[in-house]
Amino acid sequence: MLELRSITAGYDRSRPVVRDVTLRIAGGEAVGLLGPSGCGKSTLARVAALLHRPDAGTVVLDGAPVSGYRHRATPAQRTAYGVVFQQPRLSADPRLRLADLITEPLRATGRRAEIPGRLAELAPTVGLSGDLLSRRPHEVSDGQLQRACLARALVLRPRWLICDEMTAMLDASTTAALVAVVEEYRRESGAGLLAVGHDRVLLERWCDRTVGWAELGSSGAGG
Ligand SMILES: Nc1ncnc2c1ncn2[C@@H]1O[C@H](COP(=O)(O)OP(=O)(O)OP(=O)(O)O)[C@@H](O)[C@H]1O
Repeated sequence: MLELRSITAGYDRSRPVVRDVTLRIAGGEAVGLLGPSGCGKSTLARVAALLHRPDAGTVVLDGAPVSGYRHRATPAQRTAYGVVFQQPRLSADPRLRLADLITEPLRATGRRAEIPGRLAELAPTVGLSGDLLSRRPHEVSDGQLQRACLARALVLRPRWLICDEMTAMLDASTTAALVAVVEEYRRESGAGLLAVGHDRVLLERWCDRTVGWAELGSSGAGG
């Protein structure tokens, strides 16, 4: 279970963008979070992924309250998550070849021995051929880079996936391919999912349950 309990968060304590929001996702469940641009969905997703410390409230991850965020999160809690953001170019180190980008979490956690095996499994899963794996981000399309970012999110076999507008910049066929990769991973691993977006049709087709921002108990006016 991933529980967000009474979360208040933002960038200025006097004007929180997320106000007293509670959301529970059962193990293995896929929840879609819908809302208009700027309401605070990404901020909440970052709190859920332990990337942003809330001003108030608690994240409880598989029964354990989270006490630290970002680099202060415990390694076990940090690696429980795979996160994919909207803009792959902002979340990919431009110096890294795609193969190194995908396997970077294995290097960061001292699991170098797993690199060849995981790369050989994941590259075809996300539809990246050998030639693309040796290119750097500026040599591939947004869709190809997002495929690599999804592979990176899966490389440590996370129990939770946070997809923040993962497909917003992609065409319909790449969107369908990446959603299928996430769903296949969830079927095989039992991972839970929080998928943030503003495309109701996509989220309702993708997720077990879709919640609207207004239902979360946040005034969420974005300022
Ligand atoms: N790093 C930041 N510093 C200051 N304000 C920010 C920062 N990131 C987001 N905001 C502000 O917080 C509010 C909520 O932003 P957030 O990105 O969480 O919304 P969102 O619902 O995900 O929007 P979108 O769908 O456009 O991504 C917005 O008013 C935004 O301008």
